[in-house]
Amino acid sequence: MVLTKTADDISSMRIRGAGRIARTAAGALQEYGTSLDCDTLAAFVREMENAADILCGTRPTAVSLPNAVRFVMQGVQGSTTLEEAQGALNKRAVEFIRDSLAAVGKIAEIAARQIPDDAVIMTHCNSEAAIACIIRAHELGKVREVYATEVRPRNQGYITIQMLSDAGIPVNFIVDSAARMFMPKVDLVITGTDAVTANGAVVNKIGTSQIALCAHEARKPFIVAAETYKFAPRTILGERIPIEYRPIEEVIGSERQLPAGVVVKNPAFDVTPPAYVDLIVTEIGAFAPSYAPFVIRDHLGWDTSEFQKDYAFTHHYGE
Ligand SMILES: O=P(O)(O)OC[C@H]1O[C@H](OP(=O)(O)O)[C@H](O)[C@@H]1O
Repeated sequence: MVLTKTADDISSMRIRGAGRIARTAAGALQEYGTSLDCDTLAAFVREMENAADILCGTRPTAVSLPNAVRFVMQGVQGSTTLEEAQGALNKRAVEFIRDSLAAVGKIAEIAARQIPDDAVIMTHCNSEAAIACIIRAHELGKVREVYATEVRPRNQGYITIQMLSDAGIPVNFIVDSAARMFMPKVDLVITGTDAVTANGAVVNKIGTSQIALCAHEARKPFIVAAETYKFAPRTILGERIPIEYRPIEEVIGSERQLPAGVVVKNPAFDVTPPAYVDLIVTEIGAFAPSYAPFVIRDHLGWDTSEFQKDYAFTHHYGE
């Protein structure tokens, strides 16, 4: 069944990257809804809510996932007939996917303006938004070279260097622990994000906060490329973004042995405090992290009454 397969692809990281996960979830909801043979609106909504729960349960950290699901499901839940719900599902899924792709292009355009001539850029993990910014700056003739980290344990750095190399950008590939050593050679750091909290903290691939700390120490700008659906509304209430811990086999591999009793920890993400973030570039503009609550209220449209609703654990789809 397509839904179970998509859920499995996301949790196993065959489909990964916060934006891609969000678009895939929107597309999967649409496909699943089209395949349903329900006689009543209530049955359709129930099936769709169940599907939404399955998708939202795949990976806990990237808020793009529940934000995308919420956007699509609002059309389903707000309909008064079955036909209206089916139409709204299709319309909203298509709209989300289209706007998500367009947002990456806009972010790249805005961020490229922030990048100085002859820039040496460091990036971490594999973010389509961050890479789009670097490639756009390269098209404008502004990029000298990039330092791309390996990104243990899943090694997404290899995907990044392939994408940058394919675009004709000179790349230095370094292990994660070499970031501080090379920071003096770098003009700025740019990464993506899985979630931006209401106070402007950036949740991104494990190791990001160390790189931001090094950038801060070396007085190098730390820029985050973030579509607005990466902002986490419910953090305004003080809710925390859960950090995903992944299987320990990702870290130790099968060829390594550890003494009995050793605890292996494999957090996939960390939190960079707003004090270490210079600029967040979104499709609606570039701003300081302190502007995050206004994005949530004014752009994502979460007003105070929405926050006060008594949400059940499931079916709220918004962080
Ligand atoms: O949405 P885009 O910019 O592509 O990626 C944003 C972030 O999503 C990724 O998470 P993972 O590799 O799925 O764990 C990385 O942490 C990356 O920085």
